[in-house]
Amino acid sequence: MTTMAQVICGLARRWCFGALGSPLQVPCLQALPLHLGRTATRASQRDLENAVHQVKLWKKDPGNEVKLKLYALYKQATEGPCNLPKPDMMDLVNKAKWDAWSALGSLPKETARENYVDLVSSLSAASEPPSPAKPAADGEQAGGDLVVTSENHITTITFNRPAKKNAITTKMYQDIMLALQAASKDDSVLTVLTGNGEYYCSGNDLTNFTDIPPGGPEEKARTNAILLREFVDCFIDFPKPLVAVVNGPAVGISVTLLGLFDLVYASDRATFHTPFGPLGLSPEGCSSYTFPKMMGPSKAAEMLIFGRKLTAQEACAQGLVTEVFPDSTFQKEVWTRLRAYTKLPPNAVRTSREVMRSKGRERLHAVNAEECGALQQRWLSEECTSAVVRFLSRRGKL
Ligand SMILES: CCCCC/C=C/C(=O)SCCNC(=O)CCNC(=O)[C@H](O)C(C)(C)COP(=O)(O)OP(=O)(O)OC[C@H]1O[C@@H](n2cnc3c(N)ncnc32)[C@H](O)[C@@H]1OP(=O)(O)O
Repeated sequence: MTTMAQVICGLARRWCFGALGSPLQVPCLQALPLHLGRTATRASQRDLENAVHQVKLWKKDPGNEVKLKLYALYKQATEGPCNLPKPDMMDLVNKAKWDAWSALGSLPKETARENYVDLVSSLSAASEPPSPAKPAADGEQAGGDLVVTSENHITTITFNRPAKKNAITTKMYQDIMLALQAASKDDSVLTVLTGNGEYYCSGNDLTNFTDIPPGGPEEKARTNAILLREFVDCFIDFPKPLVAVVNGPAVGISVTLLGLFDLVYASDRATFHTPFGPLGLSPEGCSSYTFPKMMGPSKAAEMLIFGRKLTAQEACAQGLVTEVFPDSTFQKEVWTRLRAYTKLPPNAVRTSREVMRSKGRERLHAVNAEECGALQQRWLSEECTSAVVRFLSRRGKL
């Protein structure tokens, strides 16, 4: 019997999106004949199993909402109503799963089974057989704003908003956290962040600031600070080697976070820019600590206070980048190297990393908390508000 944990883990692999993943391995299901076009009005157990198999063939990530719906219906169909204790609110994935399942109340098992099969049937019509995910060309929007693939023991999280230079939306912060949580438990040895298209990432999506809740800007600044702190904490605590494949220019938080990565490979087209001064902001991603440590206080000040943009070669000379590759051979050389690294004994890799990281972790959490506190104030400042308004109005967004 296939458990839902296995199904979800299968989804995570197939859709390349680990948000609802589980630490369990998925043994490949036997090839099952498909009965999705069933004629009977009630779905049988066999129909359910076939639908589960069909889901594993989906190429496109149907999004968290659908995945949660499928999870909930499957649990209801196989176990009945949810009677598990409510997970802690910080346990994002399990809380979302629990909420979805509990919302089905006392829906009968047979109805849940039927709903699951119908939902898969309607969504399958639009999906194609699987093929290895590869970054889409600029302008294409394959797989949503974030694409997560897991292949050859490498989990890759790709910023996929090329038309917006891969700026990070609020939802993307949340999805990246979920993807990291899943990657920490999957069978990958390395976790890679990269960008689709011309840019690696243009940092925080500045339109995030326009969505003011009923509690006003103070409330917005408070929730942003919480989100940012949780987001950066996920990188501090991530248990496996983190690799940035910087395919093009990087801005803001996509640069500051690099101080928490183990390897940063950059194309010679990449640049590294933290325009906090012009934006009326202050550093985040623990860069106020990692950058001076890595490049010395004055070079760090030039970047973080005065917003000097570095070329890839300069960033490499400062220790922010591990190695720079010609853009024409960048992808080939980097991925060949990463695949070779996955052949190393995984436990030795993890142990070495842990002994290198464990000493500084507590300090990083304290730095993260301090930076988020400072930013919460900055976001409410006139300097920051005017800078965001300038950016948005220049682009006709106000
Ligand atoms: C809650 C967590 C908070 C975390 C704190 C994080 C802080 C940071 O990350 S600070 C850094 C924020 N980022 C920026 O300041 C960059 C802003 N963008 C730019 O300066 C430029 O867009 C560019 C240099 C990245 C690219 O310039 P250019 O080649 O001229 O392209 P366009 O400006 O025309 O951009 C195309 C398209 O993309 C939109 N866009 C680009 N970056 C962002 C962004 N960060 N936020 C929102 N939108 C962005 C731009 O508006 C254009 O959109 P359309 O006009 O609709 O085509």
